[in-house]
Amino acid sequence: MIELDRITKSYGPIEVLHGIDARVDEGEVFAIIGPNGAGKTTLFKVMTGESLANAGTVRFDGQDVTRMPPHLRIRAGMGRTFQVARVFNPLTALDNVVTAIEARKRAQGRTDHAWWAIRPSAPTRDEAMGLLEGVTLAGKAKMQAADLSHGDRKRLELAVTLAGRPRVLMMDEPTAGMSPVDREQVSHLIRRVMKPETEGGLSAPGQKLTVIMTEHDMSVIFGLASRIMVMNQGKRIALGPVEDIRNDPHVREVYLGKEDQHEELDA
Ligand SMILES: Nc1ncnc2c1ncn2[C@@H]1O[C@H](COP(=O)(O)OP(=O)(O)OP(=O)(O)O)[C@@H](O)[C@H]1O
Repeated sequence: MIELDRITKSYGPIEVLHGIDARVDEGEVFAIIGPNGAGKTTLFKVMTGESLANAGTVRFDGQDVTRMPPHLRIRAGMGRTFQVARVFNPLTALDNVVTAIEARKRAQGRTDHAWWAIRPSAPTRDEAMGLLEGVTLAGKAKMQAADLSHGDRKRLELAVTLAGRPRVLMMDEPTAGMSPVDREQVSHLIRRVMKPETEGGLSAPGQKLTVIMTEHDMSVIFGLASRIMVMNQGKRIALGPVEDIRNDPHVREVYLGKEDQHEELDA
C-alpha cells in the first residue's frame, strides 16, 4: 500500500533521515516508534507530502507520489490526523463532518448539495451523523468544535478524516496529551475503524483500511500494531512483528535504554 524507498531528508546542512526503506501492506496497523528526535514526524511528513524528501521515493498503491502535494495525496486516499487536532473551530461538530463529506463528493464530481443551500442533503446528514455516532460524538453534534474537549476534538478529527473515505489512515500520535481512559477509548476506536460496517466497525463495505501511526505510548502500540518500525537518529534500526520488536536486543539497548520503558516492553 505504501512503499518508502531510500528516503533521505535534510534540514539545511543536517541530514535527519538517512535512507529509510519500508513497505506497509494493505490492512495492517503499522507503527513507527523511536526516541525523541529519531525522525518519526519528519518521515510522516514525507509520507503526507507536507515535507519533500531530498532523495528517495514514496509510492502509494504503486503510484509514485514523492512530489505530489498533500491535498492530492488526500484525494488519492491518504487521510491523516495531527498531533493537535485540526478541525474548523467556528463550525459545529456536525458541520465539520458534513463539510468533509461534501468535499469528498465534490472531488468525485457527484455532490448532491447545491453551493447556495443552507442545509446539507439528507444522505449527507445521515452519513455525518453515522460517523459522529461511530466516534461517540452524536450527542455533541450541535456543539461548536471550539468548545469540545481535547479528546473530543481528536475524535471529531477522526470522523472528519474518515468522511474522506481514506484507504490509508495516517495518525501522528493519536493519543498525545490524553488521559489513560481517553487513550484506551482511542485504541478501541482505531480497532473499530479497521473493522467493516457489517461487523460493527467503521470501514466502508469492501474497504480494507491501512493505518500508519507514530506513538509514544507502548501499551497503545502493543495493543494495536501488526508490525513496528523502530527509528533512531534518522535510521531504521528494526522492523517486524510486535513480538520480534519486544525481544530485539538492539531495540532494547538503543531505543529502550531506560528501565521504565523496559518494564513497558515486558508488561
Ligand atoms: N523544521 C525543522 N528544521 C530543522 N530541524 C528540524 C526540523 N524539524 C525537525 N528537525 C530536526 O530533525 C530531527 C528529527 O525530528 P523529528 O521531529 O522528525 O523527530 P521525532 O522522532 O518525530 O521526535 P518526537 O518524538 O520528539 O516528535 C530532530 O533532530 C529535529 O530537531
